[in-house]
Amino acid sequence: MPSELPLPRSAAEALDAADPLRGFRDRFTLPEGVLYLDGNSLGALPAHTPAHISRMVEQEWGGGLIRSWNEAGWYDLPRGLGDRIAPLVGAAAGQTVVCDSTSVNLFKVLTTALRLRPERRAIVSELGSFPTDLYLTEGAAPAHERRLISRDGDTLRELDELLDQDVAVVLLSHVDYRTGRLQDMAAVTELIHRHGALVVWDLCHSVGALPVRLDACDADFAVGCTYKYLNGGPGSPAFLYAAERHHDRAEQPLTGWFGHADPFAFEPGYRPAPGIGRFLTGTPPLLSLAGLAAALDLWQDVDLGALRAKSLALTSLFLQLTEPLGLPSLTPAEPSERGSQVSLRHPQAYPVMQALIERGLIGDFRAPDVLRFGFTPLYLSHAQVWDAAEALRDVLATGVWREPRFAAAAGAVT
Ligand SMILES: Cc1ncc(COP(=O)(O)O)c(C=O)c1O
Ligand SMILES: Nc1c(O)cccc1C(=O)C[C@H](N)C(=O)O
Repeated sequence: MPSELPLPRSAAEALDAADPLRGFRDRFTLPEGVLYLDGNSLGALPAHTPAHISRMVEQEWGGGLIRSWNEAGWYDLPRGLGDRIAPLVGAAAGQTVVCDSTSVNLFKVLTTALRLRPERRAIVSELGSFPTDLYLTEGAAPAHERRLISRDGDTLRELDELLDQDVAVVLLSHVDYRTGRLQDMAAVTELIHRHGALVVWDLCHSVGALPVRLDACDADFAVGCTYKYLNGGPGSPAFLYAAERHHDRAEQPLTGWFGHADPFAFEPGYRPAPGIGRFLTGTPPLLSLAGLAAALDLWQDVDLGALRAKSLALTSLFLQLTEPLGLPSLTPAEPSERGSQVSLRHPQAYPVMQALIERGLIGDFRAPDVLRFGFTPLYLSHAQVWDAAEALRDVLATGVWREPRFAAAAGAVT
């Protein structure tokens, strides 16, 4: 085990001095002494969010009461916030809504897509993708044949082999939650379309981590979380994208009154709203939407090109600094093939991560042997990346992780 890192901390500090995004850190509230490398699981708290939520609670709920549905714009918020996320995912207005969880939205778009290809009886997804995606292909397509591509293989070649006249829908993660591998959205979408199938993209680990180009890539449907890189707050509602060309024929299965063409007519039968509104289902969680609205105020000021450049600088620096530690990396070495995380393997990853957390470096453990570190360009500095690499070097060099208090606790959230 090396006794020091291959670069001095001053090299990282020099990169910070030239960082165009460095001012964003002050717009977050983060505890002193914590190196937070888990923003890919739960984003940090924007400093103005508590005041924004308090104002909404006191003025709009407390003062406005039921009138706020109209006067404070509550009713339009799912569409309005969708249009504010749209530039982050490369979507023109009117194709994105904020509602429900990513899992629920996956069910809606998978079922919609399957109904657009009724004669086809197979669905393709990825082995090792985030489990909810796999579970929902079972739930949405119980009678379809399920075909799987591998996580780390040549996606275009594997898809080319699996796609035929029978495949209705392909569900893929833009960035893999475990390895951080980034798919080529344009090439993959084009291949899927060439075979007559539709694509659903899971953007949970790419939105807010890198520029996404849904319209330019001709994507059909997409979903994503807002509580990770977007910093909307724990459990903040997800978003759903449906390309405009599918709206008129889209039959989503959760036909609640918020997706009705005229909800306050209280008609007995369902008539879908025109456009993206038909993907809504029930009353939105306004308090959670307030947290997301505050976070999106901050995103208005972010240059996505600078975000991507810094993200790659941070992940490249961490890979370079930790390379001498000898832990195999699951994350592609080629920058253009990675999202904004680094995943390193260690046979005792759970106690190693617990020891790191005790030292103030918060990352996460993913079974069976992955130390996962998320790099959020808005609130992480290069010097902190150096500190994180040093913490990892030290925990491994001292073997402190072997102490019994770091052993796995059954059932813990990781
Ligand atoms: C890739 C991916 N898809 C879906 C989800 C699930 O989202 P939710 O639990 O918000 O439905 C997550 C994270 O939880 C995820 O990482
Ligand atoms: N949504 C989560 C939760 O409710 C508890 C713990 C973790 C999460 C996550 O988001 C995990 C995350 N999707 C992942 O990539 O592992």
